[in-house]
Amino acid sequence: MSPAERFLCEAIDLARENVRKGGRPFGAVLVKDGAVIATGVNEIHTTQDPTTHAELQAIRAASRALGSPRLDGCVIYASGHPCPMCLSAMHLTGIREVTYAYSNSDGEPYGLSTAAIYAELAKPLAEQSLKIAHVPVRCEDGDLYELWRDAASVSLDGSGAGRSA
Ligand SMILES: Nc1ccnc(=O)[nH]1
Repeated sequence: MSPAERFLCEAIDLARENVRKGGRPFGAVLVKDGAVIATGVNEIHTTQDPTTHAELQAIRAASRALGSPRLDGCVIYASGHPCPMCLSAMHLTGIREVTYAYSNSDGEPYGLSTAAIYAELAKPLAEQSLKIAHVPVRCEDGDLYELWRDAASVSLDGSGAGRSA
């Protein structure tokens, strides 16, 4: 069994255990330099928080463990195809690689596919079902982003390092 297959089996084992505990069948393992540094399972059934997907929970745990919101060089092994929310979180943290075992097609008959969201996001914004409006209001007390830039300038090197979105 390849290292990737081993980590995927670990993610699937976590997902299986989560199902036994009343949760959804999703697990994730986060690996850095060949070692597992964090794991996660889908916790929506206990948290009532719709963002507690397995991959996000692993990212949260890894960020806590490393004391940083940057997870460059880390790889995620997920039991199921990551949803767009989790994929975005990977982009935000610098994770450049994810491998999954169960596809959206595998999940479709069970209501476990996020393919519909991917299809929606592939459309131009104006054609998506979620209404997104830009109202460029500027309130009093100065510009919000200038406030941030000026606050950033008090950091030691003035680079604003680590403050990217
Ligand atoms: N890939 C996933 C889809 C849905 N929920 C999860 O936790 N993970």
